[in-house]
Amino acid sequence: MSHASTIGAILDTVAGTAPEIREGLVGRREYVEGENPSGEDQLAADVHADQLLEERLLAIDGVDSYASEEREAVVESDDEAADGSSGGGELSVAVDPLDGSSNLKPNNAMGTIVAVYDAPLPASGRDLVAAAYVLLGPITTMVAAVDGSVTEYVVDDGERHTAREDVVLPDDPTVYGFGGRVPDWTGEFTEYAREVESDASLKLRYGGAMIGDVNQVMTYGGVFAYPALDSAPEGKLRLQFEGNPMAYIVESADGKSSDGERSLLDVEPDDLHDRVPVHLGDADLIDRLEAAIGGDE
Ligand SMILES: O=P(O)(O)OC[C@H]1O[C@](O)(COP(=O)(O)O)[C@@H](O)[C@@H]1O
Ligand SMILES: [Mg+2]
Ligand SMILES: [Mg+2]
Repeated sequence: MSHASTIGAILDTVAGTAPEIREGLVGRREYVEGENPSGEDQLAADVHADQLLEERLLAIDGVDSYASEEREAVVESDDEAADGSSGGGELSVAVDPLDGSSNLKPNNAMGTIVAVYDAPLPASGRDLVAAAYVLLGPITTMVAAVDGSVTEYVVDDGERHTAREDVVLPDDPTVYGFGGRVPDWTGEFTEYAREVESDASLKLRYGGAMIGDVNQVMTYGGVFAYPALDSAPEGKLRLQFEGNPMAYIVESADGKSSDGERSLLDVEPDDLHDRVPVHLGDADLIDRLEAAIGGDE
């Protein structure tokens, strides 16, 4: 199977699973026992979405491994495990089954992120060949980056229908959203945030689910950050499942990403569950961010 057809099958599968993930949220708003590998409580909905996506994505020819925020180790496809050899040229998927799942109790937006790497996991962002997110808002949309171009789809009955092609960030940014407790921000980031807040053309849009907050930036232009914190120098978000795929999408839409010094796609991973400070959005706003905090975090 060519990479293009495997990527198409992955996007179809993620879109096709979205209605079941959405319907499965009802009745799965409580925490289960145990924690995910990042030490966070898991909702029954996180576990359910992970199980559905693992089964469906590993069944695709051309996908030889699956990893997720909700499980410790990479899972190999049966074909791969049976002969013990690498299929060669096959793809790895890394998934955040539900991003923003703490929004489930208050019934706010959340969704799924998928990263497709042409390398074993953990992989560099430079090995990404596609990335996408499904946003479970009032309607279901999917934004996918493949071959340097970004498409927004409306997902209806599990089918993706093109809504906007060649999506690029608007020239005149209007929104910003920054995560983490404000007193826990570094001095440099606080200074940058104050500068952004005082820009009369920018207003706060923050909902507590990265994909919802980044989708505001993709739609209206602006900047999203979950920065390094005094108490957590690597921030909160995970490089393989969250930082890299969102950076790939935003950069494909002519925006920029940064860990504070460099593109997120240039951050070398050590561990599958590594965290990284995430800053995404309008190129000029990310340049200003790097000028404000670069090298000092
Ligand atoms: O609620 P907090 O701690 O500010 O964190 C918000 C951030 O955490 C996340 O919910 C982390 O993702 P998960 O829900 O996949 O763990 C992001 O979507 C969001 O940007
Ligand atoms: Mg997440
Ligand atoms: Mg998650």
